[in-house]
Amino acid sequence: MSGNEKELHVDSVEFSYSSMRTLLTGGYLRLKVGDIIGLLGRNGTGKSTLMKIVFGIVRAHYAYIRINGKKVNRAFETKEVCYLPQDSFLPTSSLVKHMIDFMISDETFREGLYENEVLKPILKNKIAEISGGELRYLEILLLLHQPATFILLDEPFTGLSPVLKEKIQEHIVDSSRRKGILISDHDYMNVLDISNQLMLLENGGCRRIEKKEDLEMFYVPDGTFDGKSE
Ligand SMILES: Nc1ncnc2c1ncn2[C@@H]1O[C@H](COP(=O)(O)OP(=O)(O)OP(=O)(O)O)[C@@H](O)[C@H]1O
Repeated sequence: MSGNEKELHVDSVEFSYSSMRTLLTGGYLRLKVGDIIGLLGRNGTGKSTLMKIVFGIVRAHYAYIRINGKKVNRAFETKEVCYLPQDSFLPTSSLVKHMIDFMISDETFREGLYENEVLKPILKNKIAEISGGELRYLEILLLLHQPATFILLDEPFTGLSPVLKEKIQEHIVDSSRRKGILISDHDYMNVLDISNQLMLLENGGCRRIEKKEDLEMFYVPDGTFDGKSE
């Protein structure tokens, strides 16, 4: 199967945490190479939970998940999907360089990260010693350089300065030539800047948003995009 035909298809996701009302009732998603899908929704609507279900670390009561046409139960086992959780996942006592060596098997990518202008000065630092923004930047680059085709990014821009935010946006757009990327972020403008599709999670289901102005009907205050259409 060529890269461009690969697809992550998620449908009919039903889920509730034991203590609460039904959270997801029919979550839906279709992610292909070239897609950058912005997943928006109010706090607590279940965006992180949906990503965890898709990745396979939270088990849904029901979920139809297919990767490249094959039904899967735990997507992470296929190595076709990577997931950036909201909280840091790197061991704090490891050196930045060791993490690059451990996670990146492609030599060209590894050399590229050694020479990266943000990472080069901190290669010999421990993860515990770098700033929150540098850590987020490192984690995202490590994931974008994985061979997996589908990348799920939960709050990638948290803690990033405007400069690092812009660099990450460029890396995401560049990676989308070879990958399909799903992004959720509280600052929807960061997501709108680079997404080529938008999904809104509300009332347990995913609503496709055709153009950002339609978000004013469901998600952002009226007039948010007045005078801002390109
Ligand atoms: N492990 C858990 N056990 C019980 N309830 C949980 C658990 N994780 C999340 N929840 C609840 O499920 C709901 C959805 O949480 P989730 O983090 O998926 O939402 P979200 O849309 O990503 O929110 P936010 O935008 O605030 O990050 C929230 O009400 C949250 O409190």
